[in-house]
Amino acid sequence: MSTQNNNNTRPPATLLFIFGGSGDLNQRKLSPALYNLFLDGWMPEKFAIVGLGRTAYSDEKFRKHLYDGIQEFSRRKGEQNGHWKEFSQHVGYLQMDGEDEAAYSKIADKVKEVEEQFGEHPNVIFYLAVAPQLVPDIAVKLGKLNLCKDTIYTRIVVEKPFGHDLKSAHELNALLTSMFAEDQIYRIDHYLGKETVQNILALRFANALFEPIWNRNYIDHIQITNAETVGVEGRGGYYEQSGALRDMVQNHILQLICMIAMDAPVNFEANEIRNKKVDVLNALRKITRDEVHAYAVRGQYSEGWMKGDKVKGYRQEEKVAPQSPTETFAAIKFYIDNWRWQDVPIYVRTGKHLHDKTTIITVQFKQAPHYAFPPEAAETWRPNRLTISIQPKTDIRLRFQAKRPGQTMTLSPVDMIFNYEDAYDGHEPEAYETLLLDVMEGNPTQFMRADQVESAWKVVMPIIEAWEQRPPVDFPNYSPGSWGPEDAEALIARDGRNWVTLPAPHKE
Ligand SMILES: NC(=O)C1=CN([C@@H]2O[C@H](COP(=O)(O)OP(=O)(O)OC[C@H]3O[C@@H](n4cnc5c(N)ncnc54)[C@H](OP(=O)(O)O)[C@@H]3O)[C@@H](O)[C@H]2O)C=CC1
Ligand SMILES: O=C1O[C@H](COP(=O)(O)O)[C@@H](O)[C@H](O)[C@H]1O
Repeated sequence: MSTQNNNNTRPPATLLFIFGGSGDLNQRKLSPALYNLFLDGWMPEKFAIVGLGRTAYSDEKFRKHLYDGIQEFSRRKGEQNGHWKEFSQHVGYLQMDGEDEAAYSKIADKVKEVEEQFGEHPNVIFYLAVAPQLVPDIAVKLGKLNLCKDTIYTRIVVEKPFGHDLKSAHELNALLTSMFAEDQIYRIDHYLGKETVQNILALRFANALFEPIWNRNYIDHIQITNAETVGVEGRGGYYEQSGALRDMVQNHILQLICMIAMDAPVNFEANEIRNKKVDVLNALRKITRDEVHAYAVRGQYSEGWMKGDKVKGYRQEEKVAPQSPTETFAAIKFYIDNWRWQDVPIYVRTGKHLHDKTTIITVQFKQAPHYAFPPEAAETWRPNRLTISIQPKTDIRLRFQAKRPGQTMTLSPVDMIFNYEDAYDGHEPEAYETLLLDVMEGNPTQFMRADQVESAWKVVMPIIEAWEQRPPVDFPNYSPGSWGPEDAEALIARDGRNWVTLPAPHKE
């Protein structure tokens, strides 16, 4: 698959300010993404990128810092025949404290300077890659700049987590929308930029095959496993305030559920897609605090071994309290109370230091209604299953029954596999490439609208509150390298089902 821009359309002239320019996200994800867009011919003809932060960097030192990030984290490294040199000429740094209102005049000056250099007014994008506590303050100060009132040219990108709970998310929305029009606000969830996630819409709505059976009449249950092998990796300060529910479920996992469960959009307009997704969020059953134990399981990793290496327990991680109640694992059974999905459970689990790095969505169909084959074939008679591997594997597998070659009617389950690597040449773009390009082009389809974020918080709030009310008594309760606590197995086993792990091809 080619990431090259072959159709010669580029976003309009752009000036991108990155608050948190000196931070991890910019070095690891944003700058590599911008450089890849540049290499592939997607950056605007005229663009400037300005990193902001309190750290004292010269332009040169800042570029070197980004270059190091590209060397370490990007899918394409280094100079690339002089392209880095060319790209880096578009990059600069402004040392400023985001809390110092007077310093914002530097931004206004920079806009004027770039405007003169470009000979036109560029789109001005403020990317807030800073800790969530800083976002309101920076947004208010930006909002006071005249240029932010320009709803056509100016946009603000807000990283996750968006708020800490429903109340703070609501307040942040109120604040942002008092400064900016909704169209100017891009609430980012990087899962929505993943190719394999975007492909769910293509799979479901560009094919006539699946939609007629995509409902409670044919689907037994759905499950999502989002497992990471990494621990909190020095992010203890952030993670202590977050935990798996806020870090992964409230945003990424609920968005995956939306993609899998939404109704067909009438068109591909941003608000149409968002409306269909918000319908799913609003229909997700709000369990009461007292019911939480029956629907949700939490876990925290102990010290142990991961593939031969000794790893710390969560409570021994930097900036983590010795008796921390923070969950590094969550498994939840959701229901969507609507016509399409009534009584179809959606099991999700996510966690750190698990057995494998994998995100897969499994759609388990019901057994065929009548079995007409010889009794001996019944043992291998399996219902159909569609497995969408989001990462790191990128494929879709449809399991169905086949007749095993031979003189007897013996059934065996086989997989029909669509694999990105085999189907397309080259690399797929990283999520941040896709989403940054969307922001520059002014396409908010894959970004969260205010009501979507709040609806998502409403779904997880009872669980958050119940867990805060009743601190865990058994933490740590799973070993690194496992699939999480035993209770997570019980959550699904109680319903006579089991978690699907890696979709290994069926070979008999
Ligand atoms: N890192 C990642 O992979 C991901 C991060 N995110 C989100 O991105 C955001 C940033 O995360 P991350 O980059 O990891 O965090 P870091 O701690 O690495 O970076 C924080 C940035 O904020 C800047 N900053 C802090 N205080 C001020 C201030 N008063 N004025 C101006 N700048 C300030 C720091 O710059 P300086 O110290 O120079 O002032 C630094 O550049 C968070 O919301 C996080 O949740 C989301 C997904 C993934
Ligand atoms: O947003 C986050 O996502 C990462 C996982 O992202 P992925 O693209 O590698 O699946 C997670 O590690 C992090 O804790 C969380 O903040």
